Amino acid sequence: MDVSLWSALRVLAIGLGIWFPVHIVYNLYFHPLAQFPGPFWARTTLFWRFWHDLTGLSHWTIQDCHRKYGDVFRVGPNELSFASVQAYKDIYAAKGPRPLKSEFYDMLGTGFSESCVVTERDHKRALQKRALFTSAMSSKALMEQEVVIQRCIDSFVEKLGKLGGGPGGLDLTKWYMMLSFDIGGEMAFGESFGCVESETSNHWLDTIFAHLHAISIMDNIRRMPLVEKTARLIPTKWTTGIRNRITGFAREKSKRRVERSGETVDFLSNVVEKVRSGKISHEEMAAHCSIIAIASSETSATSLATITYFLLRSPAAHDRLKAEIRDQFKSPQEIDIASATKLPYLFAVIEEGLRIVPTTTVGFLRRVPYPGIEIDGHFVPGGTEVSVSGWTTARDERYFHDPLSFKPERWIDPECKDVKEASQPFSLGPRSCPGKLFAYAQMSVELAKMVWTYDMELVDPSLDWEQQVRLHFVLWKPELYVRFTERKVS
Ligand code: HEM
Repeated sequence: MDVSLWSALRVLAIGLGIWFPVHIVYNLYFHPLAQFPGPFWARTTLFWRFWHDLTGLSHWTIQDCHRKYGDVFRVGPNELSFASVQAYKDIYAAKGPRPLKSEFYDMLGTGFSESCVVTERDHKRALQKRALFTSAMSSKALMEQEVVIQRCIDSFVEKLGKLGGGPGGLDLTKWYMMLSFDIGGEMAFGESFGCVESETSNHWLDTIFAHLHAISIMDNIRRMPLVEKTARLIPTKWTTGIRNRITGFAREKSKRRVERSGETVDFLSNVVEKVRSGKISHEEMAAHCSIIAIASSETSATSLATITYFLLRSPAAHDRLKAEIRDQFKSPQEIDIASATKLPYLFAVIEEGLRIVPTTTVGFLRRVPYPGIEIDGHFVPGGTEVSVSGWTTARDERYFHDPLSFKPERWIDPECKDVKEASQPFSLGPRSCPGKLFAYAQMSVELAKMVWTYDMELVDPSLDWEQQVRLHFVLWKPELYVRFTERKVS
């Protein structure tokens, strides 16, 4: 080996040999978060966090740590995980100085030169961007969007019977995703992806999951400046292929949406007007379209898959839901958003599914403003990254009796003492989900039409959903094969 290279490596090794123990001692005893508990390697290095993220099982580990250390522990040298109702309020909905979205959201928006409604971190600018969608996500707009939603759902329900009637059934994990992306495409780009019609997934949809997985890895790397700088030396053509495919596709589709004449009622109607009048750039619109197509689809599809799994594993709940829906409607054509969203037991089933395996299991990262704020009774210094573990909180027996059992009744029984605000599938505060109304509407109509039309059963009753889902920013789900038998209506 070249002598100068050998010397450089020796200097590097000696440097690291000195730096590493100093770094550990500093993080353990002198760091502003030194008084918070946590696993040794989490308090001292970023490796603990990175490793558990890679396994896809970090939600379980974080839950175990909360059991051991209490409602707050150190996930990384400069990061805290909380698991309490009060922490939800203090982090996401505080009245005074409030933590803002952390740099994680820059990664989420990577590839676009403009921020969008989800990735904008500045509070004032974020509110302006949210305002662009207020009317498009109102209950009035929902009624105008209903024709499109119903058309997509009807063709989906028809396919279930046609393709899922045999002994092998149909994989609902895949089919819910295809339906949700078709609806998301209609609402974000003004045109469906045509997945249900063609009975195949779309390449954009497939690419997005690989991209989100990569983002959850990059989110760890961005915390290690040396590794990040080294990673930047890798030629971009090797690292940005997937990202460019996603952004390029969104730019092309949103351009088509602006050029298309005629009235399309979707989430972007207001934004399209502003692009046409030059008040918003094409780039910003593409960023909005891309994220809304994902935010509105993946979440609903994952929620529906979880709800269906638990419903089909709970015969009493399934029977009660069938009775409610079949007594209420004489035909599936009678089922619409207004009537489906009024069914109490259906609502309870959805709420319980959203609680037991929260779709948004990942803790949404926020950065504490300087000089610091109080969170759940603890002073947390400015600059700390914080989040609430939705998985831990929604499955905590201090808040829910028998938390690991699927019990929709808890949501409608007036005697039930459960602390319902410990389940926050849509988050809370000014950056909570603006699509909640739409999500309930879509999920209610889909489930009502399926339950009205078919008797459903799991092809593999031994499937263990909770154990098989993996967390890589979004939940990666196992296949969910369900058999559909059209019910005889006398
Ligand atoms: C079951 C379905 C859904 C769930 C569980 C869900 C959950 C959430 C959660 C937890 C957040 C906050 C994330 C964060 O802090 O980073 C969020 C934000 C958001 N959601 Fe949803 N969502 C769902 C459906 C939808 C739908 C249908 C739409 C579109 C109509 C939508 C649009 C958005 C947008 C634009 C944001 C960003 C808001 C902001 O940052 O100010 N979501 N969602």
